[in-house]
Amino acid sequence: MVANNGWFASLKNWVFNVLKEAVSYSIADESVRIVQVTDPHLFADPEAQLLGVNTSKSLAAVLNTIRAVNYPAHLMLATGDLSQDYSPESYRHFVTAVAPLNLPCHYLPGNHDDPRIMFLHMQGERVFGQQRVLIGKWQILMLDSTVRGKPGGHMGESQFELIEQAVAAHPEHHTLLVMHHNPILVNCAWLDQHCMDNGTEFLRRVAQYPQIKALLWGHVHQQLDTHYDGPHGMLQLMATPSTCIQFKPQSPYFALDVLQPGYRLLELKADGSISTNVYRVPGNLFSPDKDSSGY
Ligand SMILES: Nc1ncnc2c1ncn2[C@@H]1O[C@@H]2COP(=O)(O)O[C@H]2[C@H]1O
Ligand SMILES: [Fe+2]
Repeated sequence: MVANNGWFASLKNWVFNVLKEAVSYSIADESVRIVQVTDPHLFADPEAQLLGVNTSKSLAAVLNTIRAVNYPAHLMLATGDLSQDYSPESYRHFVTAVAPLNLPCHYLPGNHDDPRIMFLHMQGERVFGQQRVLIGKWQILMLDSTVRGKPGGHMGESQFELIEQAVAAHPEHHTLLVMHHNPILVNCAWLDQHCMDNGTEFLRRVAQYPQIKALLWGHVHQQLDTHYDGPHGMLQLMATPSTCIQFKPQSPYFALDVLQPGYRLLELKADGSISTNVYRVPGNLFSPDKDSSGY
């Protein structure tokens, strides 16, 4: 028993240290270009639907749209809820689906993910669960805002420590913080009960670092582009539509939107500013069950 515990503790320690290691890229361009996909909610069964949308097909449609625009991206970021059923197959499906884009893919967990199953099955030559990415003049921190067994989020002290250490290690880099949960409310009461519960404190603390320029998340299945006024200037705040069902903005009760699945492109510039846009799958192929009251 004791030996087992020792073995398990060392394995956990090893995984934790691997996750803390930085992945570095050297690029010739001044700007860093990123594709973000979020909340695909995949199942083991590729025919399965979430509220009337086949999530495997909607992810494929988003990825086809991305390929068609030929955006010269350096990286893909996948910001959680990759699975809807916690299955190993759902994670393997995600890796297979994004492979043709031929981009390194950095992922973090959402409330519908099991971080251990995710880490074990998100295997690919260019698929990374590491929390720190150095690229061009930027540092990207992939934070874990999940709370085991809960739909809402919390930013734990270990994540604040990671930010502190990463910024101290590369004070000359601009920093982008990436996470699953929203640190600000989106004005949908039913959804805001599942926000990052210490979001106000999180924003106040991260705004103390002049290096931190922007925050990017998923979870809310809708677009949001706003900012936070900090002591060192404006922090850009960005939420991105899901690659499957969309939540209706400003709705107090659970309601789905008719908008199509989407994704976000970002250009992180050498001066610390960011240009970004959300795009959606063209047409009207995906229509969720409008009468559903949740999942
Ligand atoms: N009707 C509902 N009321 C409150 N929460 C819900 C409802 N339906 C789903 N949820 C949860 O709210 C979460 C918001 O986005 P997620 O994709 O994390 O998954 C959703 C569910 O876990
Ligand atoms: Fe989600």
